[in-house]
Amino acid sequence: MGVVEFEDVFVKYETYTGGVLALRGVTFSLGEKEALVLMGPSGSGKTTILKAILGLVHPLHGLVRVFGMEPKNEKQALEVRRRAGYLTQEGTMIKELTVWENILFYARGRRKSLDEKSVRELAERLNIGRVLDKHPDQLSGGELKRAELLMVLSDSPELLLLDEPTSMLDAENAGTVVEVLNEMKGRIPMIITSHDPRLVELSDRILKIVGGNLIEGNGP
Ligand SMILES: Nc1ncnc2c1ncn2[C@@H]1O[C@H](COP(=O)(O)OP(=O)(O)OP(=O)(O)O)[C@@H](O)[C@H]1O
Repeated sequence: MGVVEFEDVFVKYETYTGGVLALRGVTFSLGEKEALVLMGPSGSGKTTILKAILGLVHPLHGLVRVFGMEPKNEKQALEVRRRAGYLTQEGTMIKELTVWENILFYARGRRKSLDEKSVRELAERLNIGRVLDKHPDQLSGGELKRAELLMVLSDSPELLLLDEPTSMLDAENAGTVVEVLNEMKGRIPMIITSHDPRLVELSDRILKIVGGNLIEGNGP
């Protein structure tokens, strides 16, 4: 059984003009130690797959299973969200708190503990040690991206869902992010949406999605 399993999943967003079918029969599974890169044009359904894993959107048809649970059940979705780390494109930090306070708040809210020393070491490695006491809106786009990633990695997630982890980053900082993820590969299953060739190279498998259809590489 995979950590994540999709069976013939359809997801529809309701809109004033009738709705958008964002996933059209998506089937795949993610193995326990697997790193998967999800590629596809803008609007093809990549983020929707991550949201369906977390129970933030629910299938119109088909089955999503994560850690053996079904995120269409709200209680199970909360447990999936607690155990998975999700890096969003837009960021989730609270602007009234510093980056460090956000990291503590995030772990506490998820009833997780964190090893302060190793989080600070990872911050240095990601080249954001000096911004931990700043507020998120005082950071550059690239610093904020790395701070969000640090937060997501800080409380030992059992599954990583990373939406464009190297976008907004210069080559050097993107290189460090790839290095850090490469070290986690094989220990934490991960799904990364990206077209970054270095992340593609890191991955065990690539899934391509076009217009809500997986067109290559489905199945374990
Ligand atoms: N909340 C929403 N309401 C209505 N339509 C939505 C909503 N969220 C996404 N969509 C539509 O669903 C489709 C899939 O969107 P999704 O965000 O999954 O694409 P994506 O592949 O992640 O795109 P990008 O690479 O630009 O982030 C798109 O047509 C998008 O416009």
